[in-house]
Amino acid sequence: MNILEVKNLTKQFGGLTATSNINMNVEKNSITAVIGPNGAGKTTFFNMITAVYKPTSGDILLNGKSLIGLKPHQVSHFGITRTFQNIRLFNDMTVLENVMVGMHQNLKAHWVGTLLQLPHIRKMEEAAKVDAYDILKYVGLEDYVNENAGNLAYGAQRRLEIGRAMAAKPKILLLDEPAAGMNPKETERLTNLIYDLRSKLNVTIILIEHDMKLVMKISDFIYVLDHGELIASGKPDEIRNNTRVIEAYLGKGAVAND
Ligand SMILES: Nc1ncnc2c1ncn2[C@@H]1O[C@H](COP(=O)(O)OP(=O)(O)OP(=O)(O)O)[C@@H](O)[C@H]1O
Repeated sequence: MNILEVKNLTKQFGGLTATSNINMNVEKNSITAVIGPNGAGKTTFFNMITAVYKPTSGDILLNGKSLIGLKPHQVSHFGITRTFQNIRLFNDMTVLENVMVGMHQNLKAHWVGTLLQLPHIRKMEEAAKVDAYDILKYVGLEDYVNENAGNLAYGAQRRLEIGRAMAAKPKILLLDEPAAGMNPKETERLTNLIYDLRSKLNVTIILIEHDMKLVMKISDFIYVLDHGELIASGKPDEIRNNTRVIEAYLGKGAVAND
């Protein structure tokens, strides 16, 4: 069953077509990768799914319902959250607080109640803390709960970003280059985490990634963009051996083999 359907999605910036008539089907509970050279339109595609950009034309359906016209916070409320290419943590807040920020949409606390420290609000905040702690255990940061996010090692900061995105309890998690800048050990840990999110927490994952070893290892399905066009789609083995993909991307320095 498809959780997300993208139909003829086009985005133009003035005279530049960043994505052109993209069609995609993302199966529920799958790991789907979107790959392609720099400037191919991958981040623009994520920005349209999360309503940061309004498509010039085309449609995006979540469980059959169009997301077009919604605001970013509404898309998040319907179950799609993301991480960004560049780390965007609150460095001076603790690890726990960073995750709790990601929960805000699920916390219905009114500011008056918060100011007055009403007992039911306090209870809700305590429960949120417990949830946040569980998430931190999941991403392997339970020993750093009270550490400032800015003091974490690079790989740990990236995992915290994923934890914060998970705090919104998404149906679909979009990861924009999660392995960028990671060393092999950090990448391996990230790979296992992405696997677990899918298989244990039933989240559908869509990731943009240049690390082809990771992509080929964990993806169920891969879409390839080049100059805004969808040039191929298929299972990892099909993509690895696709002549057009090799010419446009894999042959130009991307590492496709283990
Ligand atoms: N806000 C914008 N205004 C104008 N042009 C834009 C804007 N955002 C993206 N573009 C252009 O759209 C094209 C696609 O960019 P995009 O960032 O989506 O590519 P990408 O595949 O994510 O690249 P990378 O792998 O380098 O992140 C590029 O030519 C880019 O310059």
